[in-house]
Amino acid sequence: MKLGFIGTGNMASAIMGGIIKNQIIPANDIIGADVMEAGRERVKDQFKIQVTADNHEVINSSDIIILSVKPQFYAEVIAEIKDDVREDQIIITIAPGKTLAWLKEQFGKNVKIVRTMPNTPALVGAGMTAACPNEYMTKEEIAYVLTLLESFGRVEIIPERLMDTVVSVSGSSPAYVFMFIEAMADAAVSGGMPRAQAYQFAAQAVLGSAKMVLETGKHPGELKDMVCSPAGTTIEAVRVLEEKGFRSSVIEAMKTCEEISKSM
Ligand SMILES: NC(=O)C1=CN([C@@H]2O[C@H](COP(=O)(O)OP(=O)(O)OC[C@H]3O[C@@H](n4cnc5c(N)ncnc54)[C@H](OP(=O)(O)O)[C@@H]3O)[C@@H](O)[C@H]2O)C=CC1
Ligand SMILES: O=C(O)[C@@H]1CCC=N1
Repeated sequence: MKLGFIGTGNMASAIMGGIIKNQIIPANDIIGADVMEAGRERVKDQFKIQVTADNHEVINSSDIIILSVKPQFYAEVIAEIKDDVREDQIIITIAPGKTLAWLKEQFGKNVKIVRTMPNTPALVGAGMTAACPNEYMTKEEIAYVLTLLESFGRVEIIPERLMDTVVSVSGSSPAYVFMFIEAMADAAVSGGMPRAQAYQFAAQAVLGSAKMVLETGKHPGELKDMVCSPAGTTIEAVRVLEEKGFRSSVIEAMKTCEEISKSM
Protein backbone atom coordinates (compact mmCIF):
# COMPACT_ATOMS: atom_id res chain seq x y z
CA MET A 1 0.00 0.00 0.00
CA LYS A 2 1.52 3.35 -1.05
CA LEU A 3 0.61 6.41 1.03
CA GLY A 4 0.98 10.00 -0.12
CA PHE A 5 0.72 13.35 1.64
CA ILE A 6 0.07 16.69 0.00
CA GLY A 7 1.39 19.07 2.62
CA THR A 8 4.03 17.83 5.08
CA GLY A 9 3.45 20.16 8.00
CA ASN A 10 2.46 19.64 11.63
CA MET A 11 -0.55 17.38 11.17
CA ALA A 12 0.93 15.36 8.31
CA SER A 13 4.07 14.82 10.40
CA ALA A 14 2.06 13.60 13.38
CA ILE A 15 0.09 11.16 11.21
CA MET A 16 3.08 9.77 9.29
CA GLY A 17 5.03 9.50 12.53
CA GLY A 18 2.30 7.32 14.03
CA ILE A 19 1.87 5.17 10.93
CA ILE A 20 5.62 4.51 10.58
CA LYS A 21 6.18 3.96 14.32
CA ASN A 22 3.38 1.36 14.38
CA GLN A 23 4.71 -0.29 11.19
CA ILE A 24 1.42 0.03 9.32
CA ILE A 25 3.15 1.35 6.19
CA PRO A 26 6.96 1.52 5.89
CA ALA A 27 8.63 4.89 5.32
CA ASN A 28 9.84 3.88 1.85
CA ASP A 29 6.20 3.39 0.79
CA ILE A 30 5.30 6.94 1.84
CA ILE A 31 5.81 10.04 -0.26
CA GLY A 32 5.15 13.67 0.71
CA ALA A 33 4.87 16.86 -1.31
CA ASP A 34 5.13 20.35 0.06
CA VAL A 35 5.61 23.76 -1.52
CA MET A 36 8.12 24.54 1.23
CA GLU A 37 11.51 22.91 0.68
CA ALA A 38 12.11 23.18 4.42
CA GLY A 39 8.90 21.22 5.01
CA ARG A 40 9.98 18.52 2.57
CA GLU A 41 13.49 18.23 4.00
CA ARG A 42 12.20 18.10 7.57
CA VAL A 43 10.01 15.04 7.02
CA LYS A 44 12.66 13.41 4.80
CA ASP A 45 15.20 13.74 7.59
CA GLN A 46 12.80 12.90 10.44
CA PHE A 47 10.83 10.04 8.89
CA LYS A 48 13.03 8.92 5.95
CA ILE A 49 10.07 9.15 3.54
CA GLN A 50 10.34 10.12 -0.11
CA VAL A 51 9.64 13.78 -0.82
CA THR A 52 8.81 15.82 -3.90
CA ALA A 53 7.76 19.34 -4.85
CA ASP A 54 5.30 17.87 -7.33
CA ASN A 55 1.77 17.10 -6.10
CA HIS A 56 1.09 15.16 -9.29
CA GLU A 57 3.91 12.75 -8.40
CA VAL A 58 2.20 12.04 -5.07
CA ILE A 59 -1.10 11.29 -6.79
CA ASN A 60 0.48 9.15 -9.51
CA SER A 61 2.48 7.03 -7.04
CA SER A 62 0.01 6.52 -4.15
CA ASP A 63 -3.00 4.33 -3.38
CA ILE A 64 -4.16 6.58 -0.53
CA ILE A 65 -3.54 10.34 -0.44
CA ILE A 66 -3.95 12.54 2.64
CA LEU A 67 -4.68 16.19 1.78
CA SER A 68 -2.82 17.89 4.63
CA VAL A 69 -2.74 21.52 3.55
CA LYS A 70 -4.68 24.30 5.23
CA PRO A 71 -8.39 24.58 4.32
CA GLN A 72 -7.80 27.76 2.33
CA PHE A 73 -5.56 25.81 -0.05
CA TYR A 74 -7.92 22.86 -0.58
CA ALA A 75 -9.67 24.29 -3.64
CA GLU A 76 -6.43 25.06 -5.49
CA VAL A 77 -4.85 21.71 -4.60
CA ILE A 78 -7.94 19.76 -5.72
CA ALA A 79 -8.10 21.78 -8.95
CA GLU A 80 -4.45 20.84 -9.54
CA ILE A 81 -4.78 17.09 -8.87
CA LYS A 82 -8.39 16.17 -9.73
CA ASP A 83 -7.68 14.99 -13.29
CA ASP A 84 -4.95 12.63 -11.98
CA VAL A 85 -7.09 10.98 -9.29
CA ARG A 86 -8.12 7.46 -10.28
CA GLU A 87 -11.38 5.73 -9.33
CA ASP A 88 -9.52 3.15 -7.21
CA GLN A 89 -7.59 5.71 -5.14
CA ILE A 90 -8.72 6.94 -1.73
CA ILE A 91 -8.51 10.58 -0.67
CA ILE A 92 -8.38 11.31 3.06
CA THR A 93 -9.12 14.91 4.01
CA ILE A 94 -8.30 16.53 7.36
CA ALA A 95 -9.45 20.14 6.95
CA PRO A 96 -12.22 21.76 8.97
CA GLY A 97 -15.34 22.79 7.13
CA LYS A 98 -14.64 21.00 3.84
CA THR A 99 -17.77 18.86 3.55
CA LEU A 100 -18.15 15.73 1.43
CA ALA A 101 -20.62 17.63 -0.77
CA TRP A 102 -18.12 20.47 -1.29
CA LEU A 103 -15.34 17.98 -2.00
CA LYS A 104 -17.48 16.11 -4.57
CA GLU A 105 -18.20 19.42 -6.30
CA GLN A 106 -14.51 20.36 -6.32
CA PHE A 107 -13.42 17.01 -7.77
CA GLY A 108 -16.27 17.06 -10.28
CA LYS A 109 -16.37 13.24 -10.41
CA ASN A 110 -16.96 10.16 -8.22
CA VAL A 111 -13.92 9.97 -5.90
CA LYS A 112 -13.46 7.70 -2.89
CA ILE A 113 -13.16 10.11 0.08
CA VAL A 114 -12.88 9.72 3.84
CA ARG A 115 -13.34 13.05 5.58
CA THR A 116 -11.51 12.98 8.91
CA MET A 117 -10.59 15.24 11.80
CA PRO A 118 -7.43 14.05 13.58
CA ASN A 119 -5.30 15.79 16.19
CA THR A 120 -1.59 16.15 16.93
CA PRO A 121 -1.39 13.55 19.76
CA ALA A 122 -1.31 11.21 16.75
CA LEU A 123 2.43 11.80 16.92
CA VAL A 124 2.62 9.80 20.17
CA GLY A 125 0.00 7.29 19.11
CA ALA A 126 -2.67 8.90 21.30
CA GLY A 127 -4.71 10.70 18.66
CA MET A 128 -8.48 11.05 18.52
CA THR A 129 -9.77 10.96 14.93
CA ALA A 130 -13.28 11.27 13.61
CA ALA A 131 -13.95 9.67 10.22
CA CYS A 132 -16.76 10.10 7.73
CA PRO A 133 -16.51 7.95 4.54
CA ASN A 134 -18.45 8.90 1.42
CA GLU A 135 -20.77 6.64 -0.56
CA TYR A 136 -18.06 5.42 -2.98
CA MET A 137 -16.02 3.68 -0.28
CA THR A 138 -16.49 -0.11 0.03
CA LYS A 139 -16.73 -1.78 3.45
CA GLU A 140 -13.29 -3.32 2.93
CA GLU A 141 -11.75 0.05 2.01
CA ILE A 142 -13.34 1.69 5.05
CA ALA A 143 -11.97 -1.09 7.26
CA TYR A 144 -8.45 -0.55 5.89
CA VAL A 145 -8.59 3.22 6.35
CA LEU A 146 -9.78 2.71 9.94
CA THR A 147 -6.78 0.43 10.52
CA LEU A 148 -4.54 3.20 9.22
CA LEU A 149 -6.19 5.81 11.48
CA GLU A 150 -6.10 3.45 14.49
CA SER A 151 -2.31 3.23 14.11
CA PHE A 152 -2.03 6.64 15.75
CA GLY A 153 -4.85 6.54 18.30
CA ARG A 154 -8.59 6.15 18.64
CA VAL A 155 -10.94 6.53 15.70
CA GLU A 156 -14.71 6.82 15.52
CA ILE A 157 -16.96 6.95 12.47
CA ILE A 158 -19.38 9.83 13.02
CA PRO A 159 -22.23 11.53 11.15
CA GLU A 160 -20.82 14.41 9.11
CA ARG A 161 -23.08 16.94 10.89
CA LEU A 162 -20.86 16.51 14.01
CA MET A 163 -17.56 17.25 12.26
CA ASP A 164 -17.42 20.91 13.32
CA THR A 165 -18.06 19.86 16.91
CA VAL A 166 -15.21 17.34 16.58
CA VAL A 167 -12.89 20.17 15.54
CA SER A 168 -13.63 22.00 18.80
CA VAL A 169 -13.67 18.99 21.16
CA SER A 170 -10.64 17.05 19.86
CA GLY A 171 -9.08 18.63 16.78
CA SER A 172 -8.25 21.94 18.44
CA SER A 173 -8.49 20.93 22.08
CA PRO A 174 -4.85 19.84 22.51
CA ALA A 175 -4.07 23.56 22.30
CA TYR A 176 -6.41 24.36 25.19
CA VAL A 177 -4.91 21.51 27.24
CA PHE A 178 -1.35 22.73 26.53
CA MET A 179 -2.40 26.16 27.82
CA PHE A 180 -3.87 24.50 30.95
CA ILE A 181 -0.64 22.56 31.56
CA GLU A 182 1.41 25.71 31.03
CA ALA A 183 -0.73 27.65 33.54
CA MET A 184 -0.49 24.86 36.14
CA ALA A 185 3.26 24.74 35.68
CA ASP A 186 3.50 28.52 36.12
CA ALA A 187 1.63 28.20 39.41
CA ALA A 188 3.94 25.38 40.50
CA VAL A 189 6.96 27.50 39.59
CA SER A 190 5.52 30.28 41.73
CA GLY A 191 5.43 27.72 44.54
CA GLY A 192 9.13 27.06 44.10
CA MET A 193 9.16 24.00 41.79
CA PRO A 194 11.75 23.98 38.98
CA ARG A 195 9.99 24.61 35.65
CA ALA A 196 10.93 21.35 33.92
CA GLN A 197 9.69 19.40 36.94
CA ALA A 198 6.51 21.50 37.01
CA TYR A 199 5.72 20.53 33.41
CA GLN A 200 6.24 16.85 34.29
CA PHE A 201 3.91 17.04 37.29
CA ALA A 202 1.25 19.05 35.47
CA ALA A 203 1.32 16.95 32.30
CA GLN A 204 1.23 13.64 34.19
CA ALA A 205 -1.68 14.86 36.32
CA VAL A 206 -3.60 15.70 33.13
CA LEU A 207 -2.65 12.38 31.51
CA GLY A 208 -3.69 10.43 34.60
CA SER A 209 -6.94 12.32 34.95
CA ALA A 210 -7.80 11.69 31.29
CA LYS A 211 -7.00 7.97 31.71
CA MET A 212 -9.36 7.87 34.71
CA VAL A 213 -12.18 9.29 32.59
CA LEU A 214 -11.48 6.85 29.73
CA GLU A 215 -10.83 3.75 31.87
CA THR A 216 -13.17 4.04 34.87
CA GLY A 217 -16.28 5.04 32.95
CA LYS A 218 -17.12 7.38 35.84
CA HIS A 219 -18.62 10.82 35.18
CA PRO A 220 -15.93 13.56 35.31
CA GLY A 221 -18.01 15.30 38.01
CA GLU A 222 -17.86 12.20 40.18
CA LEU A 223 -14.11 11.94 39.64
CA LYS A 224 -13.75 15.61 40.57
CA ASP A 225 -15.77 15.02 43.77
CA MET A 226 -13.41 12.14 44.64
CA VAL A 227 -10.54 14.67 44.79
CA CYS A 228 -12.40 17.32 46.77
CA SER A 229 -11.90 16.36 50.40
CA PRO A 230 -14.36 18.16 52.75
CA ALA A 231 -12.81 21.43 54.03
CA GLY A 232 -9.78 20.47 51.97
CA THR A 233 -7.52 22.24 49.49
CA THR A 234 -9.08 21.12 46.21
CA ILE A 235 -12.59 22.45 46.80
CA GLU A 236 -11.12 25.90 47.38
CA ALA A 237 -9.36 25.73 44.01
CA VAL A 238 -12.60 24.52 42.42
CA ARG A 239 -14.48 27.43 44.02
CA VAL A 240 -12.04 29.93 42.51
CA LEU A 241 -12.18 28.23 39.10
CA GLU A 242 -15.99 28.48 39.16
CA GLU A 243 -15.79 32.10 40.32
CA LYS A 244 -13.45 32.89 37.38
CA GLY A 245 -15.77 31.18 34.88
CA PHE A 246 -13.46 28.25 34.03
CA ARG A 247 -16.16 26.04 32.55
CA SER A 248 -18.04 28.78 30.73
CA SER A 249 -14.79 30.09 29.22
CA VAL A 250 -14.04 26.61 27.87
CA ILE A 251 -17.56 26.26 26.47
CA GLU A 252 -17.51 29.73 24.87
CA ALA A 253 -14.08 29.14 23.32
CA MET A 254 -15.21 25.81 21.89
CA LYS A 255 -18.42 27.26 20.47
CA THR A 256 -16.33 29.93 18.75
CA CYS A 257 -13.99 27.25 17.38
CA GLU A 258 -16.96 25.28 16.07
CA GLU A 259 -18.42 28.34 14.34
CA ILE A 260 -15.11 29.14 12.68
CA SER A 261 -14.90 25.54 11.47
CA LYS A 262 -18.35 25.82 9.92
CA SER A 263 -17.26 28.97 8.07
CA MET A 264 -14.18 27.38 6.46
N1 LIG B 1 -2.28 21.19 13.37
C1 LIG B 1 -3.29 20.50 13.93
O1 LIG B 1 -3.31 20.27 15.17
C2 LIG B 1 -4.40 20.00 13.06
C3 LIG B 1 -4.50 20.38 11.74
N2 LIG B 1 -5.53 19.91 10.97
C4 LIG B 1 -5.65 20.31 9.57
O2 LIG B 1 -4.55 19.77 8.87
C5 LIG B 1 -4.24 20.59 7.75
C6 LIG B 1 -2.78 20.97 7.83
O3 LIG B 1 -2.63 21.71 9.02
P1 LIG B 1 -1.16 21.92 9.61
O4 LIG B 1 -0.37 20.67 9.45
O5 LIG B 1 -1.33 22.48 10.98
O6 LIG B 1 -0.61 23.05 8.61
P2 LIG B 1 0.93 23.35 8.25
O7 LIG B 1 0.96 24.76 7.76
O8 LIG B 1 1.80 22.96 9.39
O9 LIG B 1 1.24 22.35 7.03
C7 LIG B 1 0.70 22.53 5.76
C8 LIG B 1 1.85 22.49 4.77
O10 LIG B 1 1.33 22.42 3.44
C9 LIG B 1 2.03 23.37 2.66
N3 LIG B 1 1.27 23.73 1.47
C10 LIG B 1 0.47 24.80 1.30
N4 LIG B 1 -0.05 24.80 0.05
C11 LIG B 1 0.43 23.69 -0.56
C12 LIG B 1 0.25 23.13 -1.86
N5 LIG B 1 -0.52 23.71 -2.78
N6 LIG B 1 0.87 21.97 -2.15
C13 LIG B 1 1.67 21.37 -1.23
N7 LIG B 1 1.90 21.86 0.01
C14 LIG B 1 1.27 23.00 0.33
C15 LIG B 1 2.22 24.52 3.61
O11 LIG B 1 3.14 25.45 3.10
P3 LIG B 1 2.93 26.99 3.57
O12 LIG B 1 3.42 27.03 4.98
O13 LIG B 1 3.75 27.79 2.60
O14 LIG B 1 1.46 27.28 3.44
C16 LIG B 1 2.69 23.77 4.84
O15 LIG B 1 4.06 23.49 4.78
C17 LIG B 1 -5.16 21.81 7.86
O16 LIG B 1 -6.28 21.62 7.03
C18 LIG B 1 -5.57 21.79 9.33
O17 LIG B 1 -6.81 22.44 9.51
C19 LIG B 1 -6.47 19.03 11.47
C20 LIG B 1 -6.39 18.63 12.77
C21 LIG B 1 -5.38 19.10 13.67
O1 LIG C 1 -6.38 25.26 13.99
C1 LIG C 1 -6.81 24.67 12.99
O2 LIG C 1 -7.49 25.20 12.10
C2 LIG C 1 -6.50 23.20 12.87
C3 LIG C 1 -7.80 22.35 12.79
C4 LIG C 1 -7.91 21.67 14.16
C5 LIG C 1 -6.59 21.95 14.81
N1 LIG C 1 -5.86 22.74 14.08
